[in-house]
Amino acid sequence: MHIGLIGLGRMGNNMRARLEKNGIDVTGYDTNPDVSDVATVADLVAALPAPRTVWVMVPAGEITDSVIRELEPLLEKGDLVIDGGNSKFTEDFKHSELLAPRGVDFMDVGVSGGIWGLENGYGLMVGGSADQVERVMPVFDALRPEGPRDEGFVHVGEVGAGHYAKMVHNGIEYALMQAYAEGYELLDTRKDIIKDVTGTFKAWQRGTVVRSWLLDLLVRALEQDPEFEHIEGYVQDSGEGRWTVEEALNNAVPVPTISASIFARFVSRQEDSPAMKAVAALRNQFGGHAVKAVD
Ligand SMILES: NC(=O)c1ccc[n+]([C@@H]2O[C@H](COP(=O)([O-])OP(=O)(O)OC[C@H]3O[C@@H](n4cnc5c(N)ncnc54)[C@H](O)[C@@H]3O)[C@@H](O)[C@H]2O)c1
Ligand SMILES: O=C(O)[C@H](O)[C@@H](O)[C@H](O)[C@H](O)COP(=O)(O)O
Repeated sequence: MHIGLIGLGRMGNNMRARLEKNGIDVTGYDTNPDVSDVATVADLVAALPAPRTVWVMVPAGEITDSVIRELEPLLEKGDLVIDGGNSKFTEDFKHSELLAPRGVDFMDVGVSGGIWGLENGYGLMVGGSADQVERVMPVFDALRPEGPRDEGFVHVGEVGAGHYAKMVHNGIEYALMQAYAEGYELLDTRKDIIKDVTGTFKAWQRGTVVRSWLLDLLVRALEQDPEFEHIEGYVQDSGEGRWTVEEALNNAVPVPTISASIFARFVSRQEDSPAMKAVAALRNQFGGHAVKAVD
């Protein structure tokens, strides 16, 4: 099988390598000519056998949207566009409708595994028609981890379902990371009792209830920088956590832990908290309680 891949960054470049290693031919396009196989999107489309499969792996939002809009007039009936980026699931309905009049199919794939996917394989959550899923199964098999297919791949439902599943996956990811991080701070705060913080997490890697890949990665990070001296406590987010909470609100589903973890990231970006200034001021107003003055 031969597919096109647009976006050869941290994800796409490794995915190309894993696909090629597993027998899938890939023509890649990236705006960065150093990594691109062809000069334009049109060249990429021209290089592919019909029916064409083009996997888009660029930053979610405007860039993904512009790439799919650029592809639309170049493709033909029977071709397939796959969005493998972390797009909001509502974008999928829009893109599917954009391509449908030309008879071009659309599929959304939530991809997990980050920069480790080349080695470990990628967890895949797919939204789209059963016919197209079957047609591109060799691509999914090449990307997913070795082992039983249903432990690294799922056809979740129709268009949108793959990215919906990835959104929830990432909401869970936020909350799990936050729980490990809060545990880290508590252990680190009582170094008078806990003589080996890294060693404690390391020991949890086998046998315990809380062992996981995120725990393994935390141990790896602690071994590189035991006190996190070289990293600021400033955490970005690319949208998935917000969308998870948005969905929860729209459907009256309680997600207190996931919500707390996204708000913790917002707090991490504040030098000082306007809200806590207001709380301190109010305590002072009603009870005469002392405030800490700005130097
Ligand atoms: N990094 C991760 O851990 C991870 C994991 C799963 C999914 N994702 C998702 O995968 C997508 C790609 O992520 P990444 O980490 O590889 O990003 P990246 O920033 O490392 O790479 C993006 C690539 O897209 C290229 N690009 C930008 N605009 C383009 C355009 N108009 N046409 C062609 N190429 C263009 C860039 O030059 C770059 O090489 C994103 O949607 C991201 O959310 C990332
Ligand atoms: O499953 C994965 O491989 C990760 O979830 C991956 O998709 C990525 O690292 C997120 O984009 C980070 O998301 P935030 O920027 O929102 O933390």
